[in-house]
Amino acid sequence: MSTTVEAHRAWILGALEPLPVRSLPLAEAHGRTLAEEVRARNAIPLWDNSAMDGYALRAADVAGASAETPVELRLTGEVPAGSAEDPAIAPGEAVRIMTGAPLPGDADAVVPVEATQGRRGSGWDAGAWSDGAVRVLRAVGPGANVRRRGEDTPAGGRIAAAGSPLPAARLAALAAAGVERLRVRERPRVVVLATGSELRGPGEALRRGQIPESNSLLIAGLLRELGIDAVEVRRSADDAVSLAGTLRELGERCDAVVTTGGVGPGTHDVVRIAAEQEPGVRAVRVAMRPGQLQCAGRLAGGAFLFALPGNPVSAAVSFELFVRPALLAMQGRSDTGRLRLSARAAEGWRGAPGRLQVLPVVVSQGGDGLLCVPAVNLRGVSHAVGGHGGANGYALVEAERGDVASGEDVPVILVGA
Ligand SMILES: Nc1nc2c(c(=O)[nH]1)N[C@H]1C(S)=C(S)[C@@H](COP(=O)(O)OP(=O)(O)OC[C@H]3O[C@@H](n4cnc5c(N)ncnc54)[C@H](O)[C@@H]3O)O[C@H]1N2
Ligand code: MOO
Repeated sequence: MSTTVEAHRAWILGALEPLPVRSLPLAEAHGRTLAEEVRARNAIPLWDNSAMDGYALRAADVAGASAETPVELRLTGEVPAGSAEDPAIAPGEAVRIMTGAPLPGDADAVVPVEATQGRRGSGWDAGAWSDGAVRVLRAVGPGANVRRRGEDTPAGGRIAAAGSPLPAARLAALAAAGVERLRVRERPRVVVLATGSELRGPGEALRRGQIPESNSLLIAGLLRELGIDAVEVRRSADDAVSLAGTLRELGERCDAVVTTGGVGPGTHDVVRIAAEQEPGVRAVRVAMRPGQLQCAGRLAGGAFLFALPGNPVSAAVSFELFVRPALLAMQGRSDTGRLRLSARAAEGWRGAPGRLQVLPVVVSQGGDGLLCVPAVNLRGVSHAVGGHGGANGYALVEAERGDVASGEDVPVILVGA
């Protein structure tokens, strides 16, 4: 059966079940997906406070202040950050205040210390802290250098919707809003299985026909970039009988199995042969290059199988287009795609007529926008594991577009850290 990238991805997403929800303290929720809408418990900021180290005062008192006509105010106290004090400030008075400290109720503005003179012995020093009295050299309006209660986020305001990711910045926002725990989706338990009798581990001697195994590192690393530590990373030889048993066993004790290799039409392509015994799994030819041979679906034991082609670039592209969105969707993520940017091809390349070409590229910042160049030898993209290692993105060339000429704009997605 042949299909398009969109149709195969839609089939996968339609067949997935969301993972269970659990409640976690903020500090343990980094990288997960929110399963609830969260509103601010408290306003940000919590109360009107000073944006500067300086003096809290009544703006009307310094309406006529300038360097030539300084206004002298009597100092009655100090409010450092963390202070609960609310000192009274009568007309003609000011208090020292530090950044983040609550603005006294009688004050309506803050003058930064740089716009004042402090008393030093018998004279006045620009920018020096004063006791007793301060000279203000600049007029400020009401509200100047004051951060208003709730001006960033009001109490009860929405901080994040269900399905949102939880990167560091959002966790910081939730902490600032007084949130302590979150309902999030479980992370999927994923097993990685690299198949192929030719594959050897690190340090193992290679005789003719054998190659260093690289897909398990690739897939485990791509999982980690999604915040998922693979529960197990295995290698197996090409044996259809033992592989069928392995899939049965893994299907019952994890949420997803990602295999590489063995999905072709060859006599030793054992993943396809084993997967044919699984009624929930389907093998398709997808109109993309590389990565056209795809096999995915639910194993009898419950886990979702992603059987990716063995060619290393095909495996990486398949992970990006199908596995990544699926693992995010299992966690309830509302937006599982990547931002598509536009980059100018700094050199042209041959397209893949009739298929979506997903070409590993190096994207860089040019003078007037992004540039991209192929990261791999176009003679053989699917196995170009060496060149792929230098790519930081993929160019997406639509099936009907044909070749890409130097200087043309192409959509790209950025991948990796
Ligand atoms: N008659 C046909 N032959 C092939 C077709 C086809 O349509 N008809 N499709 C080609 C395409 S496209 C792909 S992709 C592969 C399908 O590959 P398999 O999934 O069966 O993968 P293998 O044959 O096991 O390996 C392909 C290639 O990749 C190397 N490999 C595999 N696993 C690893 C690993 N873990 N680390 C490093 N390298 C790995 C393997 O040695 C092979 O060179 O079939 C084409 N043929
Ligand atoms: O399925 Mo292959 O991945 O096009 O190289």
